[in-house]
Amino acid sequence: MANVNSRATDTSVASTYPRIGLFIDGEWIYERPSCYAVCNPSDEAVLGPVPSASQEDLERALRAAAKGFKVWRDTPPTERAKVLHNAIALLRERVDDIGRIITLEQGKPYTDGRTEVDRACTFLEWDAAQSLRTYGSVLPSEPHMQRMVLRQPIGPVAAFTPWNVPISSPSRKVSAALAAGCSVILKAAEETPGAACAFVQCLVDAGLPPGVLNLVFGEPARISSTLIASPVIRMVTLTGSVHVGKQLSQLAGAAMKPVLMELGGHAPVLIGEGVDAAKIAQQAATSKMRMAGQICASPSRFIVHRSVYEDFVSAFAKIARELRVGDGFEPGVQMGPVANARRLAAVDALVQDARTRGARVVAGGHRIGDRGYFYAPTILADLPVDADAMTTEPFGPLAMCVPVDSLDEALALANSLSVGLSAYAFTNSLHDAERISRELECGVLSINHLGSPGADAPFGGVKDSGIGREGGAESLDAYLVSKTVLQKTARV
Ligand SMILES: NC(=O)C1=CN([C@@H]2O[C@H](COP(=O)(O)OP(=O)(O)OC[C@H]3O[C@@H](n4cnc5c(N)ncnc54)[C@H](O)[C@@H]3O)[C@@H](O)[C@H]2O)C=CC1
Ligand SMILES: O=Cc1ccc(S(=O)(=O)O)cc1
Repeated sequence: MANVNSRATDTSVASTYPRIGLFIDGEWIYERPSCYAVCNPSDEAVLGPVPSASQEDLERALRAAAKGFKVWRDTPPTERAKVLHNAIALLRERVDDIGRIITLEQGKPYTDGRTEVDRACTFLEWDAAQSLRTYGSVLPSEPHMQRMVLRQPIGPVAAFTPWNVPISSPSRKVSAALAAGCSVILKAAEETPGAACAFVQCLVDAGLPPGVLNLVFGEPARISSTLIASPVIRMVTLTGSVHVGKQLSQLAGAAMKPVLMELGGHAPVLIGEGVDAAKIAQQAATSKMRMAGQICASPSRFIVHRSVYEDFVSAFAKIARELRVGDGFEPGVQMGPVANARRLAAVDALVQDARTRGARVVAGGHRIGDRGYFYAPTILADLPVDADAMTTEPFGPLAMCVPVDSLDEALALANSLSVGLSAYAFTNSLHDAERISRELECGVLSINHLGSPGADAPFGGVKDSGIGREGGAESLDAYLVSKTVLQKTARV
């Protein structure tokens, strides 16, 4: 059975937590009258205060970003790329410390925290290379006329990042913005500020000029409304919930600013007939419970052909029950806590709703212990399709299994929600794989595995899951604008 293991953590790893500051115009600011507390989700201990930005701080950050933009847009792309490469070297050098900060404030196993730092580096690496390829074009023209399209940085960016991936998401956005020549005001999650501070420090130590990257924390709604309304900000990007994504998109629309929104999902996993159900169950348990299910690409709705359904459900449940749950610093722990009491309550509410509607709870279904936000890896089977857990992104260690009799039925159920981010399918039929690729409404589809794209492929959603793409050949597109220049070359 899943259990919270003893708290015999390695104290040499889980040592002190850094001081959290705002970073504005090249200066760290630690003292502010209003502060938040950062908590360790594994034991609910307070790690330290987070200063909350005042209106004057936000105004200063805006002035700094405007000034920083002028400096950075005129910095040669090769110099910009060099700064990003320096930052990668520093992140790699500091991976032990940053991984420790991530586990302290977010709860994920220490190895996962370190892996996330590595992922952050891959975005910087990719975008540094892309910064050298922001090619414009020369259009065919008559004599004495030159027609060109220049690709220019859009301007200062307001970037909002979540607590579940506290360094890779800031890296995704900041690396692309900086590579394109933009300055940034980053509002990182108040729940996990330490990783964002460490990331900013690496870029500063790498040689980023003052004002180009600014970091703020505070009241999220006040910060977003102030920044988005300011004429300084020219583009808005968020990774977060659909609800907040719609709010920020409305603010941006009112101010005529483009958005890049990477929002929630509720990923379907279509499992066809004739597959090895036990083998897929093993992959499913590992992938589902990674980061305690708190990731937008997490496989959630297992839509399984009836012929392999019982084999799949029983294997999945058995593996889930055996997972080691506990403090992320404890060796061998496979799953940490959920992020906060809010998530614990939300996950439990989905389970209780499913229970009352007749679902089978084949693994978990309860909190573990009374200190720390641990929830048992939970597998629900035979839910009605309108159960809350089938329609609301669980963002927790919770998987739903339902049987179907045909691919038609599977596709209809998979496409029945307003979100469409990641999706997965297991099939030995080329015909079905082709149809699924064509008909499944999603931004990313993985067939016969549960992996997600890295820096070199576009990531993002359809429908309510977002607008635009991060990564891939188009990774800088959202941060660039085309300027058409029509130039007569005859003397005037
Ligand atoms: N796509 C993703 O990576 C994420 C998705 N979510 C989704 O959001 C749901 C709720 O998450 P919670 O943390 O409980 O709540 P939440 O949606 O209130 O907060 C999530 C984050 O958004 C920020 N935020 C909230 N309101 C904002 C505003 N008006 N302007 C700017 N930033 C704002 C907060 O600072 C926080 O870091 C989850 O169940 C999950 O479905 C949450 C985090 C990440
Ligand atoms: O949970 C959503 C999520 C997770 C990771 C990333 S990133 O690719 O590391 O930026 C984005 C969104």
